[in-house]
Amino acid sequence: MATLQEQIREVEEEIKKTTYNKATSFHIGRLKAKLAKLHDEVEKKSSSGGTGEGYSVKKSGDATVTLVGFPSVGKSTLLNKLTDANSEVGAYAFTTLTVVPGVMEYKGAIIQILDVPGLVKGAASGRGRGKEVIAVIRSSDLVIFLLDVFQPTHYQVLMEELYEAGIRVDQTPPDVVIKKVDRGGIRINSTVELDYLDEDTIKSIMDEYKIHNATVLFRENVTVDQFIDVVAGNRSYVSSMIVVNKVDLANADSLADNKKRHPDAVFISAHNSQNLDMLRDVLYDRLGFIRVYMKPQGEAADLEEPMIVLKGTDVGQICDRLHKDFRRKFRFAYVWGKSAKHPGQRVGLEHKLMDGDILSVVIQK
Ligand SMILES: Nc1nc2c(ncn2[C@@H]2O[C@H](COP(=O)(O)OP(=O)(O)OP(=O)(O)O)[C@@H](O)[C@H]2O)c(=O)[nH]1
Ligand SMILES: [K+]
Ligand SMILES: [Mg+2]
Repeated sequence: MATLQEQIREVEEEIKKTTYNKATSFHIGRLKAKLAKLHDEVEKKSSSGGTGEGYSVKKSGDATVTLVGFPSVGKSTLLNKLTDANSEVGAYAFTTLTVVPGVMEYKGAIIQILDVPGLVKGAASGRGRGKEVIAVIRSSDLVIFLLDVFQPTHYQVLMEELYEAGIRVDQTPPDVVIKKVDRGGIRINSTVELDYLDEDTIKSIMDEYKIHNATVLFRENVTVDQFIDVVAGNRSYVSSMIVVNKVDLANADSLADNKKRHPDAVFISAHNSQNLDMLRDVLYDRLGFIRVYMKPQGEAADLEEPMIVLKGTDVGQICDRLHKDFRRKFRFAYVWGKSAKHPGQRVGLEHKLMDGDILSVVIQK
């Protein structure tokens, strides 16, 4: 029996060999689905093997950010500068062996920042502390890719490792809904023109995941890879930003090279505290906080102290923050503001809130 890695190489070869055209598109779709499944298997194996010990960090604050980078790029040095934490710094790789949390308060938001061990090539299949680090990334809201100014190409490696582990960076979850049913085969509905998928391709991908009876609703013109993500169903979506560290050591050439590769990056020296104000600012904006004002039933809204939450937060997530039983006891909610179709609209748990909304949650007594 071929190992998972051998099977992966085989399928990759076959995808490369197959010329893309209308007649082969469903075949390629199936191969890509097969490949995605193999990667998932590798990931599953690596997260259940090894020491089996996951890191346990309790999420806290209004958002969780993880510092991701190769060993010794300066993650711990940066954590210590941005937060109250005191993470060990050393001139040797893998100084940090566990998760070290810190808290940064900025413009009224409480941001949890996590320092983790360095990531290296092969992390997704369990190399180094890869599997534990990836689990931490999966549950964060944003990752800071921290690059050494002399290693700008490490960015690509980090992105590939995260992709293989099923983490989608700076993508929104595709707007496609699959509902499994008992019979009737695969029924496809779409509100948009599909440029990358035809019926045969859709069916062959679902067949690979052993889904034979379902309705599929497309509300977005997704690619084959995005559709596989929906069918696989276990992807995590996080946003990111790039920070280039150790600029105090760089010469003009290496700075120019970095700026060309990563035009949106923030350039800092963690060691010399250079440009950290800019970093805090960009990080805050990138997280995209909104304010939601709570109105207890039968009382006036509290317009003094809004809840600070991330853009895209829904009513259910607010309930979770209010009380551990609120989601279970939830009946409905009323919302006023930008997200409401009309003032006092009655909404459910999935309703997404917008900046400045007023929310009143009604629960079972
Ligand atoms: N010149 C310079 N050195 C830095 C800077 N930031 C960190 N260093 C040095 O780089 C080395 C590694 O720093 P760490 O903070 O331990 O790096 P790390 O990414 O946490 O490393 P691991 O935990 O081993 O993955 C230390 O010797 C730091 O003093 C910087 O901005 N400029
Ligand atoms: K180090
Ligand atoms: Mg460290």
